[in-house]
Amino acid sequence: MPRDVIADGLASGKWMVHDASALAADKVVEADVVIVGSGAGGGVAADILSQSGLKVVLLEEGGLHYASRDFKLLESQAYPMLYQESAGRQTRDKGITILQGRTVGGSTTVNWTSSFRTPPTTLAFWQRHLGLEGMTVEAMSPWFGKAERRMNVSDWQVEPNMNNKALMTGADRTGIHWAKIRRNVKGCLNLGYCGMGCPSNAKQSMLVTTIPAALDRGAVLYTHARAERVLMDGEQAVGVECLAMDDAGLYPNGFRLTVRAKTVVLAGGAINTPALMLRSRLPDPQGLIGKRTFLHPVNISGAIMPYKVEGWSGAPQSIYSDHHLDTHPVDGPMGYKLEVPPLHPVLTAITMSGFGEKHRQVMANFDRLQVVLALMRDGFHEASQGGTVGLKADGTPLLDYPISDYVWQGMRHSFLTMAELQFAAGATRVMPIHEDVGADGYASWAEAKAGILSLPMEVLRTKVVSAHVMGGAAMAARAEDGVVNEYGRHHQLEGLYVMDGSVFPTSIGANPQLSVYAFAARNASKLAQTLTGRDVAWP
Ligand SMILES: Cc1cc2nc3c(=O)[nH]c(=O)nc-3n(C[C@H](O)[C@H](O)[C@H](O)COP(=O)(O)OP(=O)(O)OC[C@H]3O[C@@H](n4cnc5c(N)ncnc54)[C@H](O)[C@@H]3O)c2cc1C
Repeated sequence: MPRDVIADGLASGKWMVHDASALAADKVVEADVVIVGSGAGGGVAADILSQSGLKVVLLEEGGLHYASRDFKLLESQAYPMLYQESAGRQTRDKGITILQGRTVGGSTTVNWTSSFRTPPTTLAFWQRHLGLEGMTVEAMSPWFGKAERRMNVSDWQVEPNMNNKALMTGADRTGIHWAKIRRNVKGCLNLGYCGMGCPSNAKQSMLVTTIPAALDRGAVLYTHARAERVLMDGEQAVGVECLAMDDAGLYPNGFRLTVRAKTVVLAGGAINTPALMLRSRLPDPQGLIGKRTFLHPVNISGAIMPYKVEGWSGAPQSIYSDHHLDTHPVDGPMGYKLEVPPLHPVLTAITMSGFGEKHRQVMANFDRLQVVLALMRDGFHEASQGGTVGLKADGTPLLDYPISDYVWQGMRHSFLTMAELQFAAGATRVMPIHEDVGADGYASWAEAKAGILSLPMEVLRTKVVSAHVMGGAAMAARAEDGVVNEYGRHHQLEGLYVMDGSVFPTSIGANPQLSVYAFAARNASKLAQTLTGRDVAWP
């Protein structure tokens, strides 16, 4: 078993990790740089800025959990402990359920390890429409390469599990191309429980890579510290004020932690970073904060196979198909990526449609259930403007994401693709996850085709989920078009930077973690150079 870097680091007595839930009085601390959020963006920024010799304070609203000791492969434990809103975050109309991490390491602690570079078509769109001319494939390649080395992104040599294999077989038999997914793991035991926190420290999340490295260099981490607002002095950011949370991370414990720093990096993830900006009443002359938040909205197709699938076991995602991205121009009819999800009983049960007898019948076949996902590439077409982050009465975020007809048409198209593919892979029944589809689903491709073409594609009837949240504080060359510039620097406020998934001006069109790592690395390196006058050799 690999060593537990977090447990060892804490036991060394050298790390400065403080649990704000234990505060019994308000506290003020000083730093060169304060970073809000310890996920993909915050972890990479902390690694690079601490390496450049700056005094870094990292704030995380979730808790710190050791990997191999505390992750018990239990959904009942993982969702409340490791996810925003106990994995039940939803859009305003409750039409989309959103998974995001809320723990040290952020979503990287619970993600499924699929690693893709930002597609060239996405970079080209940003160059064309947002004036981000430096974002060519050639200019970005070194940053992807660095992030891949740091997070050990590599080919996955192990046989795909049966869930992924069905996607591969179905794609072959229906004549669409597929490929293998690269993963950021080292010594992976192929268990299939990535979403509950890796129990063997094999996943190269921020929890075991950048955050321990930053702590070794003297960075300070406060857990259970929810950044409430950015502090400003005129047009200069001067720090962050946090609410100390209780040890479940649910309610403020009554005390405040203030970090005074001339440089503030926001990395709370899309939805939460724009919400913090709104709470802080940051300058926003064009009213862009929170707008154009993207989700890769996902619709789902279940199938009953004549063999055991056991989708809870093995690397969750190892095969994908980009056929319906590559054959759709970015601003043409909605394109989508095909993947499969890990299948665990609680998440599966709450995702399947129906209740009572219908639901019981679906779950009775759990071990033979195969599931394909279609991820819509939102944000490229004028009929796909994404959602808007607002604030609830208590100041916490709420995303309004109306699903346009254009997006619904992409979902209907993908229901057809997934059903055809699943029958081709041997399914005896296919069930698009939709309230109007009966417990038996469809028994043949011909029946499925007729049924899907007449399904009402409507919110709360079609199940829609997401684990990819992007945008809401978009980068653009001109202040008129974006919240931050191409290096994540706020267009109006001095000293304020955004380095997380919220800077993306459209969705990525691929699983976003590697894009977040690469852009955060590029931007944090630039910031380190600006603040210290020296280049950082990272990784
Ligand atoms: C279940 C799941 C599976 C996924 N699988 C994949 C995958 O296989 N491949 C892939 O590429 N992507 C995957 N993703 C998405 C990927 O992990 C995210 O896109 C990426 O981590 C986003 O990085 P980020 O820095 O924007 O935010 P996050 O990594 O989410 O980090 C944000 C952090 O900030 C903290 N925070 C938020 N607000 C505050 C505040 N006010 N004060 C203090 N702290 C705050 C949060 O608690 C969190 O820890 C998955 C996500 C999930 C949830």
